[in-house]
Amino acid sequence: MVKVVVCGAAGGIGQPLSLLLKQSDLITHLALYDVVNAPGVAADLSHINSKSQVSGHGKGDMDAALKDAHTVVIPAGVPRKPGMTRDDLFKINAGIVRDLAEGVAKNCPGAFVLVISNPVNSTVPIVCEVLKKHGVWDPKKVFGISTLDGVRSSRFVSEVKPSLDPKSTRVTVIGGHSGVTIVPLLSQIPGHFAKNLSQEKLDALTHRIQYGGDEVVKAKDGAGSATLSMAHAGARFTLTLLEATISHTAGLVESTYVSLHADADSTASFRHKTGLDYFAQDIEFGPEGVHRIVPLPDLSTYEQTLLDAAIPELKVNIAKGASFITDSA
Ligand SMILES: NC(=O)C1=CN([C@@H]2O[C@H](COP(=O)(O)OP(=O)(O)OC[C@H]3O[C@@H](n4cnc5c(N)ncnc54)[C@H](O)[C@@H]3O)[C@@H](O)[C@H]2O)C=CC1
Ligand SMILES: O=C([O-])CC(=O)C(=O)O
Repeated sequence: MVKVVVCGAAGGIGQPLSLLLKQSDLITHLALYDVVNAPGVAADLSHINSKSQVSGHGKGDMDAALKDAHTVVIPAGVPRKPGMTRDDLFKINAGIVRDLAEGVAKNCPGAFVLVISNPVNSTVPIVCEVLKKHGVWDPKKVFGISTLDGVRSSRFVSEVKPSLDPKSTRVTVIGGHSGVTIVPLLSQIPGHFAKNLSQEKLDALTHRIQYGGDEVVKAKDGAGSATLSMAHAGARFTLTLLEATISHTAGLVESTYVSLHADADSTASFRHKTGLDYFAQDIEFGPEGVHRIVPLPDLSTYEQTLLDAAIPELKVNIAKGASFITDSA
């Protein structure tokens, strides 16, 4: 049985994400959990003629939803309104994510946990600290989904240079998932893409990638943040993980925000140099989750400056998430 659980399944991301996951034959049981409307969304999706059985779980039914899950995807929580930062969501979302992680520790301690809820830079350390507290943490199995940064990068790069196909132009995005912590490695795009841009164009493109989320928040004007593009990104990430862990497809790579202890040896000097325990970087998937963290390529001087600016904010975000659990122990 391959049971995938979506927590927050009736929300703006949860519904289209669940729809995309319903298309996959790798999933045999799709469990939808939300504090509102989950049974209705589940009944609707359950009529689609694909392989998976669908179950809906409302408030008070979290344990049954999570029981024996292979993978748990978490888009539960509140989204931003104009004028807010992702960190402003911490107050509400930290507790929601903590409680779901407690549920994972109790009901499916070996599951892969994929965190979408913001602020991702802090919510991933929250999940890890909860699992650590219960003695069931495997750093190779907890991921912050920062895939949307790469999805946007591919699209925005193709708008600057239309001969680049947005589907096949992969952009590695390192750092974290908010503002200055989002560091796109445009120098890695073949054909000297970045070198051929003026500094002004490079600045504008980098800024657009770092603040792509704000573009959507502003356009939705109080009605939330990215949901459809996020569902696309979340489904892509989840299905890639399933390809690696169930079908054992080798060599699959995505940028994602993980504990650097997922590959402690290869990241030792980076951790020592930066003082960071969590970081978004390309990882190669394996049956165990993180097979390896791909070493950072040589950064351009510009990218090194962006990374230097990201590190202090990342440190604050990580400490805030981790201490939310450790200080209350
Ligand atoms: N990682 C990323 O790149 C992105 C992350 N996000 C984040 O995803 C989160 C969700 O965004 P939307 O779907 O737009 O919000 P939404 O408000 O439309 O949906 C959230 C859902 O979570 C549910 N929920 C709340 N508390 C819950 C709990 N304790 N257990 C289970 N479900 C619960 C709500 O009932 C609601 O259905 C936000 O924190 C947002 O900032 C959004 C876009 C991109
Ligand atoms: O901007 C937001 O609040 C939602 C998000 O993380 C994104 O769209 O990248």
